[in-house]
Amino acid sequence: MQRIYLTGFMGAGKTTIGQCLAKRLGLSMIDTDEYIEEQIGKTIKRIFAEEGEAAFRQYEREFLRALPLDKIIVTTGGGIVIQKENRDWMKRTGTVIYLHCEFAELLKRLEHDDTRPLLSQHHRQGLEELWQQRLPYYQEADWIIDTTGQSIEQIVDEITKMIKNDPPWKY
Ligand SMILES: Nc1ncnc2c1ncn2[C@@H]1O[C@H](COP(=O)(O)OP(=O)(O)OP(=O)(O)O)[C@@H](O)[C@H]1O
Ligand SMILES: O=C(O)C1=C[C@@H](O)[C@@H](O)[C@H](O)C1
Ligand SMILES: [Mg+2]
Repeated sequence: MQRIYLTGFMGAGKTTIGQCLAKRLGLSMIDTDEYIEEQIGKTIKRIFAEEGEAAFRQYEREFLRALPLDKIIVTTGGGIVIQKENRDWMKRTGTVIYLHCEFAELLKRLEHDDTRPLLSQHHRQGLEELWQQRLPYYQEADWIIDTTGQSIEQIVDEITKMIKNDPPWKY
């Protein structure tokens, strides 16, 4: 399979960048968070509240493997990398691009968000610890893009160039 997976912490821009990239390259895009919400028929917020985080992680593992289509852009949930099976699966089935962003800027981007349960569960320090803990997992990616201080347009340009120079598939 020849997918492009976008990974990164909450607010890294995976969903936003993935949508622009898909349009630019004429590819389909699937967001794992949205796919889980559709399949289960509940928002992520409700899944966390009613079934707990462990149930959500189980869905994440299951649906990552069940995604339809091969040559697609897959934008992932911020915590998909915490399960080793998911990191291995993504590497085996595509190219993994990590969208890095400094923590202070992530917080600014998410200031007014109330859809991400982990944001309300953690204070600043706890969230920063979570970000630190996950960094080594994100850094296992094939490509790393630093999005700090970059506009969405600039990031999409950079990734498009990388893909055109070294396509994960033969055009
Ligand atoms: N480079 C950027 N510059 C400014 N704002 C950005 C940038 N990237 C993303 N944002 C903004 O940050 C917010 C979160 O972006 P987005 O939903 O794409 O993040 P995500 O990585 O998909 O997060 P999650 O893991 O929670 O799904 C959005 O309001 C988006 O417009
Ligand atoms: O960072 C995380 O663990 C999460 C990020 C979101 O994309 C959602 O997958 C959910 O809110 C959990
Ligand atoms: Mg997202």
